[in-house]
Amino acid sequence: METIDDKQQLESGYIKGTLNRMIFHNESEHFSIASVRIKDTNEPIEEKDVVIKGHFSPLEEGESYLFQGKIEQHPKFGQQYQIDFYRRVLPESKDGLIAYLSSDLFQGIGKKTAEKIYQTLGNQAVNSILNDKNVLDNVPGMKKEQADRLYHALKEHQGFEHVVIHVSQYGFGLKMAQKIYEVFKDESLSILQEDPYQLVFHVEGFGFHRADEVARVNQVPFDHPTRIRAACLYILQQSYQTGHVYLPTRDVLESLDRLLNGSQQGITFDHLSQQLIQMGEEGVVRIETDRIYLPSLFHAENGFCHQLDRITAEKMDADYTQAELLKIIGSVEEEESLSYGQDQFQAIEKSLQSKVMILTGGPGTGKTTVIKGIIRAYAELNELSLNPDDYDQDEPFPFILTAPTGRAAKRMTESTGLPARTVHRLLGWDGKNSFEKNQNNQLEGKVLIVDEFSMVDIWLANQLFRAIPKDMQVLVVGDEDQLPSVGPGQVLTDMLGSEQLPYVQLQEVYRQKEGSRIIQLAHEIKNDNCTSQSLKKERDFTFIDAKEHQLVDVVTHIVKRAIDKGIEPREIQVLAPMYRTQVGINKLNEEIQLLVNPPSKQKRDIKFKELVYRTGDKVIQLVNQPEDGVYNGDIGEIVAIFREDENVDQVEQVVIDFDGKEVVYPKKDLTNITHAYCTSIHKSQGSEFSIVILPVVRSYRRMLRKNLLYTAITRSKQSLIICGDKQAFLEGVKTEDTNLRYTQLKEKLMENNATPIPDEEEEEISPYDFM
Ligand SMILES: Nc1ncnc2c1ncn2[C@@H]1O[C@H](COP(=O)(O)OP(=O)(O)OP(=O)(O)O)[C@@H](O)[C@H]1O
Repeated sequence: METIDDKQQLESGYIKGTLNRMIFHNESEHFSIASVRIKDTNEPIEEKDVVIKGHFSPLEEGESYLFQGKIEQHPKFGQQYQIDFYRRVLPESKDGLIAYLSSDLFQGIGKKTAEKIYQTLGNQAVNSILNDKNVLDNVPGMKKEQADRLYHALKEHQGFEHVVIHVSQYGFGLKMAQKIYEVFKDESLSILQEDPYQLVFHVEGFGFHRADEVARVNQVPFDHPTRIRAACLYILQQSYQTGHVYLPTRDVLESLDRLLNGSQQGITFDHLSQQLIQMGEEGVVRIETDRIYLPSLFHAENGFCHQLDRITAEKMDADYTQAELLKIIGSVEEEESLSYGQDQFQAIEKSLQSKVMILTGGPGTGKTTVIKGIIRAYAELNELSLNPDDYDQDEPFPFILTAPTGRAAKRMTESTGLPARTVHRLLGWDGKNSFEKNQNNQLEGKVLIVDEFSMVDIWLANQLFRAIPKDMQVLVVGDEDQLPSVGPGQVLTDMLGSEQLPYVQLQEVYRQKEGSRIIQLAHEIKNDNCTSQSLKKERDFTFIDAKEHQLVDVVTHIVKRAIDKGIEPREIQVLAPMYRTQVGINKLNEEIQLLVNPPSKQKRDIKFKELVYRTGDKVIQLVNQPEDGVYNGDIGEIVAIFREDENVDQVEQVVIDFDGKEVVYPKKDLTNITHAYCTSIHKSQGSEFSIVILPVVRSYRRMLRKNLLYTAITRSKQSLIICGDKQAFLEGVKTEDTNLRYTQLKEKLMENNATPIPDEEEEEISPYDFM
């Protein structure tokens, strides 16, 4: 009873056999290992039994299956079969089929009925029923109820395998088949055939273009409503990845037209608009005048305005007199042995009197000094101890210090001597879609200080502010000249632009007095007066002229020299704006690795995709992994590599040390990291390094912008080396970032007219629904 599918399968390598036993199954990864007794194979396997492994659900012992894949040699366990397709082998003879249908698997079907089914539907009976249950109407004497029960039992029994067979026609692997089946079960195939666009909404990793391909095969009409919806979702998702919170209706319609209407097909603007309106009515998107939002972003933007309103509407508990403030700030100055500048003094004073205040300033203007001053002054005014050990669960420590990245939080701890955490950790993010802290379970404490706020996107801002109790004082600290957040919005810029909240901009540079060219250069860039004079060599700054073809050599040699001088590799950071050019991040990483951590007999390595990871390599985390306490942008070092036969999980593993915390990565999770000898400037936000090496050449021109270069150079603490083309640098720092972000936050704050969000609705939308 071979089907066309079988013939196709059998042209390549296959094993037919009976399952002896399941050896291992990992639920979340859909990964299994099993032992199979071979009945028939065209593979060069001598043994009677073979171990198979791959992405499949637990199979039934004693049942027959067809597997397709390839032989692999495991260093410890020997020969194994890595499968990329399998299906149950249906009984192949009349007797086998009758025995199968009349078995205990199918209640209410006796031998006689099974025979009738065979007589009516032939040896393709099972496939025919699964394709269309109405064929059972032709079986004489078959009752409707009986037919229904048989159909459902068969589906349950065969469903997944049936889906796998058909899904493989579209070129998807087992893992995608499993994901589709998990969501749609029995309906998987009919949905793929009739409305594959639904997968875009419900199956992670299934994009619009893939759905379009499946739809073309199945001749789904080009103006199918779900196609328009999926395209709209796709366009909005693409837009938030470039920082937009919403898109103007016209932009959405034009993008839809481009995406859906290829060269000839004609879905009219009118039809598209009708669909958009309907999506708005159903809440699939949110429409606000001429703006179209993903629901989660709509909730975040409006929700954040309401949260700010809620917190600022509450009157302050304490009302300090001017004399009291003067006295206390004066005594803090004495304790700290410094005299605050006028704007610093004002910042401390204003912050103590405000529910929410914004403090901004470039490097070395004293933001950290002011934070420390506020904490001390607040503690003295309220007679609070600054020793966290004096507090417990009933009376928690009154100061909450937080920042969006692990490194920035660590710096806060170092500079204040007080505990600080990342915002995600503070809010108890579960790594998927929920936060332990929210409006029903708010933060406990009296003063919240959030540093590096320019990096906070609108989702996280809303989530954080929901968790702030109304009587807490909030200080938002950031540098508005840095790059905006990677995620959607420009919350700090919009809050400042609205002029609705008290803020102090620190102008005077203090660190400059210690003779820092880096800080001066930063301020010259900020104030648009950077010239070739600004690039003259000084103690902490060098510009090395280098042509494009010399650049990789020059950069690697500077790194090598620094290491030879005894500087820790993790304190030397090369920053570049692009990945894939001849002088891009990938190439620089490759060359620097070769120079500072070359292959050696003493060091193990592991190949993953195009990269080789080696013990001693400096690596960067690319995603948040809260279950292990590592976050996007954290930098670590590979301290060990284990082979499959050296650990209980029997997979290759890499151990990475992040500032004393060791995290184990099974090989497949190496997608979460990359080399970090050179990182992107975007990824370096929130971090500082002793030495920054910044290549700047003409071929980066598309990326060279004032805020990008400003962010890069302000990452260096002791020494900055720029190499490349002076003219490209000077042009770059004069080029404003014109990549406008669509956000309505500033206007909503100014006009105080954010759309109300019912509490229960807000609960339903996870900020990470669409990430
Ligand atoms: N009023 C002051 N008098 C003397 N020194 C000061 C004063 N304010 C700040 N400084 C010193 O200037 C240096 C920079 O200050 P601080 O670290 O607070 O700035 P920052 O804005 O946080 O800088 P960055 O953003 O670069 O970390 C520190 O060494 C600090 O002690």
